[in-house]
Formats: sequence, C-alpha cells, structure tokens
Amino acid sequence: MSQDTVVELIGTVKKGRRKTIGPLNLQIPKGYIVAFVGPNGSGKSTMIQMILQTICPDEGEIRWYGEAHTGVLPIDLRQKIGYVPEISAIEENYMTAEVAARFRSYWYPSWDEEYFESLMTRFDVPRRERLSRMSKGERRKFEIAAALAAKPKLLLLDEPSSGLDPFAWKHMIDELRNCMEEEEVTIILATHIVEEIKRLADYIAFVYQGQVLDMVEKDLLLGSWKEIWVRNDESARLSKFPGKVIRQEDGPSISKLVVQEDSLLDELYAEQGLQIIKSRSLELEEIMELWIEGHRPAAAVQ
Ligand SMILES: Nc1ncnc2c1ncn2[C@@H]1O[C@H](COP(=O)(O)OP(=O)(O)OP(=O)(O)O)[C@@H](O)[C@H]1O
Repeated sequence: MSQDTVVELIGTVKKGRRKTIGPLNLQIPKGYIVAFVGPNGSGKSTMIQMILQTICPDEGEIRWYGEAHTGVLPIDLRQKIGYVPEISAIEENYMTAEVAARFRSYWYPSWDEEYFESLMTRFDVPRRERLSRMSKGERRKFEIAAALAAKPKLLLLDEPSSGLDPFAWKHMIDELRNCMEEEEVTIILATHIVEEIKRLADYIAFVYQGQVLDMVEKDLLLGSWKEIWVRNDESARLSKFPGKVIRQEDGPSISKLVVQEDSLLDELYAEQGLQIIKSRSLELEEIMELWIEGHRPAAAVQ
C-alpha cells in the first residue's frame, strides 16, 4: 500500500440476506475527493459504513492509514473521521443544534466553534430548534456544518445534498472545496447528483451490483467516449476504422457513431477520408450506461 493511501479495502465482503457486497479492492488516495457512484442498492452506503466499522465485513480486510482494526475503530482514529449519514441518527433528535454541537465539540478535539458558528449562519440553520423538528434540509445543513467543524482528516458524505435547496447546495460545494485546501483532507462522497460529481470529484469509483467496477480520474473519464456524426456515404470505410466503434446508427445521409476517445482519432479520421459533421463528449450518465454494458472507459483499462 502506498503511504498516501488513507483507506484500503482488500477483498472486503459483506454478505446480506439478498445481496453480497464485494469482494471489494479499492485504495482511497490521501488529499483527494473520491465519488462513489452507482445505481440504487449497488452498495455505496454499505461501503461507507464498512469504512466507519459500523458494519463489519464478513471477509477480507480494511486498513486505515496502513493499519488494520477489528471491531470498533480506536478513538484517536475515529476522531479524525467526519460522517454525514444518508439518514440522520435518532440519538440527537431531542437535542437542539446548539446542544448537539456542544456534545460533538467534546468528542472531536479539533472542533472549531468559530467555524461551526459561521457555517450555521451561512446555512441559516435555527440553533435553538430541536433537530427532530427541523425541516429535512435544515437538519442536513446542521449535519454538514457539524461534520466540517470537527475538522476531520477523512470526511465520509452519504448523499449530503439530499433535501438541500440550490443556495444551500452551492454553499456546501464551496465549503467542501475550501476544506480541501487544508492539508491532507480526504473526502469520500456517495452521490447521484451529476453536477456534484463534476464540481467536486477527483476520482470516480463506479459501484455496480456490489462491486467496484473501476476507480478512474474524473477528467479522464469524462473524455472517454465521443459521439460523432459522419456522412453516410463514407460509412462503408468504417470497417477499416481503427478506433473502437461501439455503436452505429445509420440514417439516410448521416451515421451516428459512439467511439472510444483517442488523441490520434482526428488524424485517423482524416486518413480514412471520414468527414465529421459534428461530435460531442458523452455525458457521465451515458458513460455509466456503457460501463454497465461492459465497455470499460479507456482511462480504466490503462
Ligand atoms: N448491514 C448490512 N448487511 C448486509 N447487507 C446490507 C446491510 N445494509 C444494507 N445491505 C444491503 O446492501 C445492499 C446495498 O445497499 P446500500 O444502501 O449500500 O446501497 P446504495 O448503493 O447506497 O443505494 P442507494 O443509492 O439507494 O442509497 C442492499 O440490498 C441492502 O439490502
């Protein structure tokens, strides 16, 4: 394991009644934002909870900063980890935000009260309302503010923007980006929001049916596939076409192709005499669809 790996999953398996998650092999690099992306029920939250050890794996191993632990995580390690769960814990329901924050400040030695106050003001969260009486979005904003104020080295966010209005969502994105400017902070983010992935993620780990299919740099992934439109009378030459054509729809005068992106493709098109009318990079959702069908993005195959 590299020294710069925060968490490593090695053949990690959780067996459920209906589904098995894993075996998972994954390294989370220090100082980056890794987005867990995948369909409902694919295993993202389970992976996060295994990293927190609130769910213990049945097989394999997890290492935190190079060390394996069984059962509950040691306090000094747990205090370095911030967590925003998909569904807020009920234990704090009867506390006001102020009281819940005080408890958290005892628990986290690096708690920054001034920062917490500024986030609560920025997010406009009522401080004296019981958490159970807050709206879904207000509670979410409290959870995010409290997780950030603990100044964690590893921040686990499970669908953090669920219920946030667009203003709060933008504040959250800004704050997460600011928090990455601090030394050695790492974020794992489970999300379905494409814009969130585009704005935040450095790496995308694609989770499907309990497996991590690949973890790929976002910028490489987003340039993985192109859709191109070519004149149909040229399409016969596509059999000689060395780029990987994985879809072709022929219209009366124009063919639409999905091809693997390649820096040499433009030269190759010219050599083959292909006249490209227009082209576009595929969107993340389209890339994920191809991934599920078994077409691994070039960035993942390297
Ligand atoms: N403690 C557990 N032990 C075993 N299996 C579990 C456990 N918790 C959840 N599961 C199962 O694991 C599967 C994946 O659930 P999980 O919540 O991890 O998916 P997800 O990718 O986060 O989904 P979503 O996007 O809908 O939030 C589900 O079928 C669920 O029933």
